[in-house]
Amino acid sequence: MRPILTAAAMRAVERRVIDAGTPSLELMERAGASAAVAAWRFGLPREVNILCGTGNNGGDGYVVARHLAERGHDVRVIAAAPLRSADARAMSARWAGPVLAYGEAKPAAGFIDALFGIGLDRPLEVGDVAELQRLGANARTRIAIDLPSGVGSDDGALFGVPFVFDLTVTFGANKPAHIIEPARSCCGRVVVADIGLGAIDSKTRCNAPPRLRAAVADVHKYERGSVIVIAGPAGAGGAARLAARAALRAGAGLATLACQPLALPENAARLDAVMLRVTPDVAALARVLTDRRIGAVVIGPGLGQDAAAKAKLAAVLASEVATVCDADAFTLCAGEPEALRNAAVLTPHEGEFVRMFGNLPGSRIDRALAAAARAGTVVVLKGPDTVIAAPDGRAVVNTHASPALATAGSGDVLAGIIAGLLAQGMAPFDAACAGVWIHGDAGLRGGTGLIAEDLPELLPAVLQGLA
Ligand SMILES: NC(=O)C1=CN([C@@H]2O[C@H](COP(=O)(O)OP(=O)(O)OC[C@H]3O[C@@H](n4cnc5c(N)ncnc54)[C@H](O)[C@@H]3O)[C@@H](O)[C@H]2O)[C@@H](O)CC1
Ligand SMILES: [K+]
Repeated sequence: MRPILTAAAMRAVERRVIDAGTPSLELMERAGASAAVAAWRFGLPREVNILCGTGNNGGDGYVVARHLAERGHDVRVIAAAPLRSADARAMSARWAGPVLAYGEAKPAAGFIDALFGIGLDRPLEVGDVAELQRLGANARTRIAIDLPSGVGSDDGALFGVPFVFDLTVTFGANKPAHIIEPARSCCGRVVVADIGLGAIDSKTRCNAPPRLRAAVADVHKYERGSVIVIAGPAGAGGAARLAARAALRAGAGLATLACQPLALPENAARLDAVMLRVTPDVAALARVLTDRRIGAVVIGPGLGQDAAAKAKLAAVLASEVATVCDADAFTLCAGEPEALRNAAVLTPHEGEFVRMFGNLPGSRIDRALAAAARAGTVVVLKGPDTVIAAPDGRAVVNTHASPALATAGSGDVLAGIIAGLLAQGMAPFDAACAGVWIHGDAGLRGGTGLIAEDLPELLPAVLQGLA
């Protein structure tokens, strides 16, 4: 999985490489040269304006200018002044082409933004926004060096970005702003250029296609894992049924819906491969959960929010079985996430997350990590940029997904997929990362018009694509 680095972590990597003998000017040269190649490959128009800031991002811009001019582009630098970085001053001295002040350059078809990178720590000033707007708003191709000026590198917040870029060329590793919203949507295509920083370690990474265990020829259904989904009252079983079907499709050998007697007719009429188990009371449910062949439980989808639901949740959490909590489980434990400490994975969306953990500070990554540490369990903060966080400080961000997944029941399917993987023996963090990727891939395959019922049916193609 590709690393994601905060600005501080990026500076630490850079410092290590410089201390090991590579001059910072050489790193800037490599950064600018690789950005120029990426821009050229992208089909940058011949006439280009490059807006250069006063720090090292601006320094990169002067290198880009020189390399593009060598490739035959007609380049003008528009310079913020005075240059505050020694490396940027050195690179500006090597640029022999035109340098204009704000307001002097005519807009051109190509625009490169080298105003601010990871150093931006406050909103853009009015004059900077105006010049970005004047030169970039109507350019045909807009390219950002490292980051679009005006995005917060660590939290993906917007500090006045005036438009969306076509391409962002970054160095060594992605920054959170390339991955998390709303900044991600301003970056356009993101290219990570290798500037010789060596292997980069990070506890925060981008999600990747999971490696699943190959099927064994003589496996028994129980060895493929058994999942129980706890259903709610009669008339509200759809969410639990979706989760159970998804668990089966994700490879569990068995999936069973545990329901009250009154909900039996409804569920029996709608289920075939998924089995039904009537649990008249909490004691009966607790007995079912002592079956050692059960590998995972899903509780929350369509569970309800009454005393009976609360008692079921307590019984599940008191059992030894790996549990995925979703939906109503969070309402039942609003403000007290410690109550879910025995769960394996929590899958809240933004609203449920806030109900559970309150308004935590920082980026989505920071918030998911703080929540995982507090709850002592894996937290999946769902969204277009789902964050999977573990109590030990690991975080994975998934962008392999489709807006089509924002549909009723989609989260129930995700909970079922993760339970299906847990039941097959995956560790909670791995099952959550894999489940989110698989769910995202199904969403991409389904596309426009997708409804939650389609998702389990798309899983065979997703899983076969991973084999
Ligand atoms: N870290 C690395 O490994 C490398 C970094 N390089 C470049 O260096 C950049 C970082 O350079 P800097 O640290 O000089 O930072 P920037 O060039 O991003 O910003 C310059 C300075 O502007 C000031 N500033 C912040 N927000 C402002 C605002 N809204 N209005 C006015 N001034 C503001 C800050 O003092 C900041 O340090 C990276 O984004 C990248 O482009 C590359 O040259 C090569 C390698
Ligand atoms: K920039």
